[in-house]
Amino acid sequence: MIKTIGIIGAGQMGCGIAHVSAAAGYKVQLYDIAADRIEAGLATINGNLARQVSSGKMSDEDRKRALALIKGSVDINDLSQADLVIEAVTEDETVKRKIYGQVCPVMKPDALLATNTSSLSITRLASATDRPERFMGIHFMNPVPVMKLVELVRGIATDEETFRAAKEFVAHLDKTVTVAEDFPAFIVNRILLPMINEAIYTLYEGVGTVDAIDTAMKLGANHPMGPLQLADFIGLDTCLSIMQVLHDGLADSKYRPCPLLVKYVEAGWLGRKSGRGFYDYRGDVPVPTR
Ligand SMILES: CC(=O)CC(=O)SCCNC(=O)CCNC(=O)[C@H](O)C(C)(C)COP(=O)(O)OP(=O)(O)OC[C@H]1O[C@@H](n2cnc3c(N)ncnc32)[C@H](O)[C@@H]1OP(=O)(O)O
Ligand SMILES: NC(=O)C1=CN([C@@H]2O[C@H](COP(=O)(O)OP(=O)(O)OC[C@H]3O[C@@H](n4cnc5c(N)ncnc54)[C@H](OP(=O)(O)O)[C@@H]3O)[C@@H](O)[C@H]2O)C=CC1
Repeated sequence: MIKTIGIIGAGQMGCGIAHVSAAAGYKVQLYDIAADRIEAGLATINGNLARQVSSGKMSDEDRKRALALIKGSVDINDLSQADLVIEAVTEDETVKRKIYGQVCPVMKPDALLATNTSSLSITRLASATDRPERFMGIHFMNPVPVMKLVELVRGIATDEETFRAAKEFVAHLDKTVTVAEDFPAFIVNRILLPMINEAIYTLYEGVGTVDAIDTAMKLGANHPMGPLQLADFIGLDTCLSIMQVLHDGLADSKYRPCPLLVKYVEAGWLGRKSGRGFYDYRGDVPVPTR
């Protein structure tokens, strides 16, 4: 029976997962290496819960109850009571493997471990844990409190009991499950990221400006955000990592990351989270950088 959720990484996804888990009544232990990340993360969660209160989706009592269920920590030993640990650190296989080496000895032997990876092989990540049969992908979408979908991905060793528990957990969050096989970037990102990468090529080749490309896709294809705005929202480092996984994993040149995406990441222009990407967010309104 899952009662306590451990979350590794207090970035945008870790905080979103903490938010929806606590709102559904789970106890949440949110871990990050940096204390300021935890502090900022808890403030973001509170802000997003407050938005749900002001739009009438949640009572203020429930906001307070949810917030009280979340404990932040920079000590990995605090994950020892979790029944399910969800890893949501940077999309980098080396970083994730290192974390599994640290968290597995701390976890209860029968606890489940999941990754929120956007693209990496679940089977390969599982091999860096002491519990491949109790390891799988639980892939939330951003922003977690709003998006209804969660992709579930089994590795070669994931057992049925783990899959069933993950499905029940997601249903309890009032989200819809889709099952994807363990192929690079699964379903959503296999389709979405090449579209975003193509939008960046469209910018790189001078076919349109940032504003023209985003307006075209918002008004011409009814997308809620333009592809460059969405890239900034996801994080350009994450977008690049996903394209690299697609390119390496499927060995097809159609997945070649756009050199302009590489350049933005090399500049540290990672999108909304770093204050600048295809838009500059440092003023009152976002301003296109091209
Ligand atoms: C990379 C991966 O591995 C996979 C992925 O996640 S790919 C990315 C998938 N996500 C998308 O494609 C998102 C596309 N964008 C959208 O759907 C919409 O623009 C959006 C839902 C994000 C915002 O919608 P909007 O109508 O412009 O904004 P707005 O009216 O201000 O907000 C609608 C609701 O979203 C919530 N919201 C908006 N941004 C939010 C955020 N960053 N965090 C939490 N909640 C947020 C608001 O609280 C609001 O709910 P309330 O009415 O209860 O307050
Ligand atoms: N962004 C998106 O739209 C989506 C992302 N994902 C996936 O979710 C995961 C997280 O992405 P996202 O939240 O956007 O990324 P962020 O960059 O917002 O957050 C990552 C967090 O992990 C922390 N971190 C890095 N290394 C460690 C470590 N060794 N121990 C503990 N914490 C660590 C980072 O801290 P610091 O900054 O100090 O390094 C940061 O707080 C990735 O796997 C990504 O692919 C899945 C769905 C959607």
